[in-house]
Amino acid sequence: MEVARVSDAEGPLILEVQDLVARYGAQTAVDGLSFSIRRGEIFGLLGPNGAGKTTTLSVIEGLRKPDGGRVTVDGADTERSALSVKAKLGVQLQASSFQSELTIEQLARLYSGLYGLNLQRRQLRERLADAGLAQEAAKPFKKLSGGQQQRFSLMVATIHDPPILLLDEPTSGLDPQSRRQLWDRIEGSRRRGGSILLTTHSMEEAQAVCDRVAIIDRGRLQALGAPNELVAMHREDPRVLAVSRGDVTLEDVFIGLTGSAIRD
Ligand SMILES: Nc1ncnc2c1ncn2[C@@H]1O[C@H](COP(=O)(O)OP(=O)(O)OP(=O)(O)O)[C@@H](O)[C@H]1O
Repeated sequence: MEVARVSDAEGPLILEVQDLVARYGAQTAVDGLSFSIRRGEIFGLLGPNGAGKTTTLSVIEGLRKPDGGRVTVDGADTERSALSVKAKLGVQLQASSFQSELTIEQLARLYSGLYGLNLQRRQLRERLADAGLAQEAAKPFKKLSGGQQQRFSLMVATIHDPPILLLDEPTSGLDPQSRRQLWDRIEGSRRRGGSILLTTHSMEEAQAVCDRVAIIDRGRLQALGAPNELVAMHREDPRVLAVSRGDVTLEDVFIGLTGSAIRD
C-alpha cells in the first residue's frame, strides 16, 4: 500500500525509527514502521487500539529489543548505546511506578539523583513550584490529586532537560484546566528546543498541538505529515468522504484510513 507522506520538515533529527519490527510470539505488533522527528517538533503517533503505539514507545525507551530495524535517539542506537539513550529521553512514569509513601520532594531528589543531577533543596523546590506543586512538597505522592500526580510525573520526566520527551496518552483523565496547563508546559519545553513524541486518541488535540502526525494501523504506517496537509491530501478520498459529517477533519481522515471497525 502506498503511504501518503508529506516531506519531512527541515532541521536536525532527534529520533529516527527505521523499518521497526516488534513481535509478541507469532503476532507482529509493529511491522516495518519508519518515521523521524526533528528538534523542536511535537509529533503525534496516532492509531486505533492495538495499532502498535505503546510497543513502538517501549522499543524507543529500550524496554523491548526490536525484532527488526533500528531506533536512534540523537544519533545513539537504542540497542548499542542504551545508557546514553536513556539520558536523552524523558519518559513520563505511570503513577504506580512511584514509591507512594515518599513525599514528592523526596521523590524529586531520588529521581534527580538517578539522572546524575545533584540538585540543592532550593532547586528542587523551584522545580516543584514551576510545576505548581510548591504547597504539596511535603505531601506523600499518594495524597496528590490525579492531576497533581500527572504534573509531578511530567516534572520528573523533564528534570534532566532531555532533548526528547515521550508521552503516552498524556492528557487522558485530565480536566480541561489541567489539560491546558499540560499543553502550556509542553509548549514551554518545545520553546526551549525540546522535541515531544506523544500518543493520543484525541484527533482534535492532535490537530491542535502536533506539528506532524503518523497514523498507524496494525503496526504499519498509513499516513505521515502535518495534520492540515493530511486533511488537504485526503479530503477527496471516498473512504474519508464516507465517514465525514461536514468539513473534513483529521478524525475523518483517521477513521477513513483505519476503518470504522472496533479494535481490541
Ligand atoms: N505484552 C504483550 N503480549 C502479547 N501481545 C501484546 C503485548 N502487548 C501488546 N500486545 C499486542 O500487540 C498489539 C499492539 O499493542 P500496543 O499496546 O502496542 O497497541 P496500542 O496502539 O498502544 O494500543 P492502545 O491504543 O489500545 O493502547 C496488540 O495487538 C496487542 O494485543
